[in-house]
Amino acid sequence: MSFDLCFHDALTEDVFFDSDSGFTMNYYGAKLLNKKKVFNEFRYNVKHALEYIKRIENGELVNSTGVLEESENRAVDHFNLRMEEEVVKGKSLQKSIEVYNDIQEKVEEILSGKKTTSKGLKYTDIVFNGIGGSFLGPYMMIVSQYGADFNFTSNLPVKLHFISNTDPTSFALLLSELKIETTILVSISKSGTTAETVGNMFAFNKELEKKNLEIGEHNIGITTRDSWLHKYGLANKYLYTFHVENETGGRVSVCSAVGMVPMAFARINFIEFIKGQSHMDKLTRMEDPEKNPAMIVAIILQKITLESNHQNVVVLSYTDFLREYSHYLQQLYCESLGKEYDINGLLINHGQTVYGGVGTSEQHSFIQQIQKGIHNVIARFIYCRKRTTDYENQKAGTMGRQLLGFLKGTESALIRNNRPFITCTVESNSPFNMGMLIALEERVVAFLGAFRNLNPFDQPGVQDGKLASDFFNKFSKELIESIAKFFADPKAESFTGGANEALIQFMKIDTVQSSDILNQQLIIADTILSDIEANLFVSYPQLKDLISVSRSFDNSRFVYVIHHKDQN
Ligand SMILES: O=P(O)(O)OC[C@H]1O[C@H](O)[C@H](O)[C@@H](O)[C@@H]1O
Repeated sequence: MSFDLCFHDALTEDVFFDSDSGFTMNYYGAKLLNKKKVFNEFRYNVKHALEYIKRIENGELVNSTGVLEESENRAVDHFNLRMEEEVVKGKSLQKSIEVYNDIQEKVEEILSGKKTTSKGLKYTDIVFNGIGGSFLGPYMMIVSQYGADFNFTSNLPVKLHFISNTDPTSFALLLSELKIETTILVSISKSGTTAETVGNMFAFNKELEKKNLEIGEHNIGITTRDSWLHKYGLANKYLYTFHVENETGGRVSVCSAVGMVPMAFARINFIEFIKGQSHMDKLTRMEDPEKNPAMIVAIILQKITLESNHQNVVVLSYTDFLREYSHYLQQLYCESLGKEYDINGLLINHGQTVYGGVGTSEQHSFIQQIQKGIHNVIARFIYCRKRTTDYENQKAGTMGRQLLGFLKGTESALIRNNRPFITCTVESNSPFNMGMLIALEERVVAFLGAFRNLNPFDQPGVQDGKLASDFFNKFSKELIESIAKFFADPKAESFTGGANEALIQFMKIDTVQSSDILNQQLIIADTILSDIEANLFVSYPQLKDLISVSRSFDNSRFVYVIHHKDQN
């Protein structure tokens, strides 16, 4: 296909436009040479996917699979939370706005200084503590409105911070940046038990205790009713605990209290955001696939994935304000579509990888591979049509036009190199348009779940990782206790050996017969011995006054020497 012909077809046919919002989607780069034929091929899929959405929006228990022990058996409510009609009792756009108004009122009392600490101090810092869906949406929204330096640019009466990992170095840095006496930690966890989030909350609360501060007046929780976090918050008199519904999946929870509270603190217009979602949901209920932007994207992704195994989606936003958008979509797509089994329990090992960043920056990294390397990617571009400012630029006239030139140049190069892409253009990065963009992708993912006969609403693999780290934590604690017990005796003999000898010596484990469990225990023992050697004084209060440790590499394995301190 020649370059000109493609553009000619494109501008007459392959464009979706919503005149109410100005949202435009060009899919001339997706090479649907005979669109009518393709849409016709998909007519049963389209029907099935739309019925699936109806079942979801009617509150049916769609989050279930044939693998019974993995099945969550619950309804999925994020579309209902912004639906004008109240199809499922208690869930509608109006109800969500009421919930938000209550949250906003409480948050404004904190921001305005009406609500202070018991010592009469005004709160100065808000730390959002959450991971996965309890982080990505709120963070993306705040960056989308104020940029990455939001504390310098937003002009809010408080500083906003995020912790979303269990990293002691960044935690220390965070503590050094704020005055804990006037800080509120907002712990966001739908389940209320996520190890990273709960661990960070405990660490923060210990710091409060060290300063004799009341835990309650420095904490807010966002979680499901009756979760562990809810009960802990009640017992410790947290300022507030706001609720997420059990039916709201973590990765789509930005339309619930998970997004409401951070947006209220950031004074971002949540109501406009959720109305944007609601508007896109309306567009993506359209039965005619040509009038349904999510169906167009889903059909293109499905067709390209099936026909040429393009399993990767690369998302490039041509505005720095959307730098977190690809991370957000990464969780949405990968957790939803990365599945071992289909809905009937049949092994499929399926997935759709998403990664990306901002254009033009990423044009200087992985775009080379996309243009010239393996044919395994469909590109998704996002562009904001209106600028609020601009600067003169020699090459393109202005800086803004240069950015546009780079987007269009990359599109043309992809066409020349026969690489598929879709471009979505919004008028601006307003909360309404952000809501539209997110809702579009949530619908695409649900349609793809229907096309691919898999449940896009569960995440059993993440559970595997959680269980494995629970095993690691439990066994390593036992090992450390045994080492402490062994060296509690000042006459204890020195230890020399690797993981194998450590299991025999300290855990009395018979290491002769190899097994999966033994292999895991060996890996844990080596990891922990290495960690003790590296961090004895930082992370092992129970060992630091008892032992000294050294490590060497001998015969393809690490060997550790542990002495009692008194025997050095
Ligand atoms: O909100 P939480 O219960 O703490 O969960 C946080 C995250 O945990 C896991 O990674 C789940 O797979 C995600 O979907 C979820 O968003």
